[in-house]
Amino acid sequence: MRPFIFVNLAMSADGKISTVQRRQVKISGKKDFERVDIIKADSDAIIVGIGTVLADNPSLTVKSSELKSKRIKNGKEENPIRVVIDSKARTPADSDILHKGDGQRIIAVSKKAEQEKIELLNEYADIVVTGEDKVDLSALMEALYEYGVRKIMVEGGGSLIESLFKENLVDEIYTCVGNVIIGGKNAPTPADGEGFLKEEDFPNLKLLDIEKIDEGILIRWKVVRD
Ligand SMILES: NC(=O)c1ccc[n+]([C@@H]2O[C@H](COP(=O)([O-])OP(=O)(O)OC[C@H]3O[C@@H](n4cnc5c(N)ncnc54)[C@H](O)[C@@H]3O)[C@@H](O)[C@H]2O)c1
Ligand SMILES: Nc1nc(=O)c(N)c(NC[C@H](O)[C@H](O)[C@H](O)COP(=O)(O)O)[nH]1
Repeated sequence: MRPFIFVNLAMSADGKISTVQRRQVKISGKKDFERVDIIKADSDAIIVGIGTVLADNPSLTVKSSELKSKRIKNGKEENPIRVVIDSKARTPADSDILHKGDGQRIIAVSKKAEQEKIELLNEYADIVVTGEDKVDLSALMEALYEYGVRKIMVEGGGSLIESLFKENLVDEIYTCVGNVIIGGKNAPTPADGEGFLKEEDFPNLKLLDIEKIDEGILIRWKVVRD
């Protein structure tokens, strides 16, 4: 068994999720950021890849005080569990994700991670070791389910999203198409990595709904399984 997993991302009108320098850029408008806060607050865990942590230094905290007030655990406002997919334990010890806001952190590493780096990060996060070279995403999701996690929001980035699709671990994907052009042949896209080579392997999506949001659109799909 595994949790329900949805991907939420913002993509420029030309299909990029950040610049070629991988600098974090605002693609969402005000309303979409508010929407993201709501779905974040409604998730048990939020997952990002190490590439996103190194590029954006996100805290992944719930921003709205009203939403936070509904997430009280042991008398404290708890954020969703923040999970970093980080094979070699490269998460910087001073990352916002480890220090901003209350709530559990989990860093999933592979067997390639150095013990010394694991011990350092274990000061701030629970460490899960799974996978030989890369993190074994299926095993991690099963472990999170055993731990009581039922709904996971994946924030990105492109390599992680592609892997999750490859492992058939995505149930829904929500894409906010923002009113900016980023350009750049090698700028990151929503699903990077090696990609799918054969049409019959393309994940098939059923359109749930589409709505205007800010000066862009929000498209919500469900992954269709045969
Ligand atoms: N616009 C958005 O909504 C949004 C959201 C998040 C990130 N981003 C952007 O995405 C970029 C980061 O994406 P990225 O592709 O460089 O990194 P990523 O965040 O997708 O992390 C991928 C890394 O995770 C590690 N990893 C370990 N096990 C893995 C596995 N099984 N599968 C895949 N990765 C595994 C590897 O080191 C891999 O390089 C940044 O530029 C960031 O700004 C944009
Ligand atoms: N929804 C969304 N719209 C964007 O325009 C954009 N650039 C991101 N990018 C995701 C980024 O990697 C971080 O998840 C957020 O920036 C949250 O970071 P904080 O929790 O506020 O520190 N995400």
